[in-house]
Amino acid sequence: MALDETMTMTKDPILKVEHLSMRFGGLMAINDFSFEAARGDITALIGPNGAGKTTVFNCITGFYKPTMGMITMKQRSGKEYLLERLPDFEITKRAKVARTFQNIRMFSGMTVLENLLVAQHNKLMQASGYTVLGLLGFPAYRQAAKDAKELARHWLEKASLVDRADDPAGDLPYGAQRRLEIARAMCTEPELLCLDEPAAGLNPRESHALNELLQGIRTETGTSILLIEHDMSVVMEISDHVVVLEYGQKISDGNPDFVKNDPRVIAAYLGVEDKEVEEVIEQIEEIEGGQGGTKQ
Ligand SMILES: Nc1ncnc2c1ncn2[C@@H]1O[C@H](COP(=O)(O)OP(=O)(O)OP(=O)(O)O)[C@@H](O)[C@H]1O
Repeated sequence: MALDETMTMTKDPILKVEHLSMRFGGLMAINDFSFEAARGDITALIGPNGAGKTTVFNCITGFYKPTMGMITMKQRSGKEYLLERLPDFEITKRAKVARTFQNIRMFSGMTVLENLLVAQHNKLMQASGYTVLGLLGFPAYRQAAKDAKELARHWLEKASLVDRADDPAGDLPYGAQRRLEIARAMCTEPELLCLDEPAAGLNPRESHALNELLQGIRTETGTSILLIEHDMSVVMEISDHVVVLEYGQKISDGNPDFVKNDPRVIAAYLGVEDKEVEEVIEQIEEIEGGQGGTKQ
């Protein structure tokens, strides 16, 4: 495994995945996988089809309980949560991890604005004291409802969806639906936003709008982003840190330049057989005069 030691390990990690393993019957989909995502960074998890990326996401967001390993989420306040021990709704609500899915999931019959308000349901229920006080106009609830609308309006603007606020979400073009999903996740005010293939199916213009939205989220809110992505132009343009999985194991970890020049990554993406990897590495190293990093 190649590790870019220039990636500063002194950065404050928001997420630490340690020795994660996930077995499905006879298949070890993830095998002793560890990585850290730094606070405020955009971290990309990449790898060939079937490498285990979505499985890692599902373990982080509580859809799967890992066979082994520890996943620690450290909030800005210093409070730590062991995600593998929390049910998925607590991961969103308490640990403040939000996610989107490979296949867009939203309330397509509801308007765009309603989708953003529904995302804030937890907060509104809490303000109503989980009683009818909300319906009776309890002041705390009225304030929470006002704040929810403001937050929704904020993310409508950021996602360039203001003009479509009253349209059914299902009527939006594909790229706008992707942005709506992200806006909806941001309405839960996460500290860590996990995006499963946000650029899938987007045309170059939509891809550009997505990049701008994600970079805006990072710079304006400081939210850390973890994304799975196949579109290398998106990964290389916006990521601070890239982790590469192959057959459930980490094969490279570093900044985008380091990873894209890592012979093992090149070999994995070219679909070279395992036994040929070392040969390919030697050949590429000869051509490029060797690569930085540490082989383990
Ligand atoms: N619920 C499950 N039951 C059994 N096997 C599973 C399950 N989920 C994933 N797998 C298997 O685990 C391996 C990793 O799958 P995963 O979907 O995590 O890969 P991926 O890197 O996200 O792939 P892709 O890029 O194609 O989405 C695959 O061999 C897959 O068939």
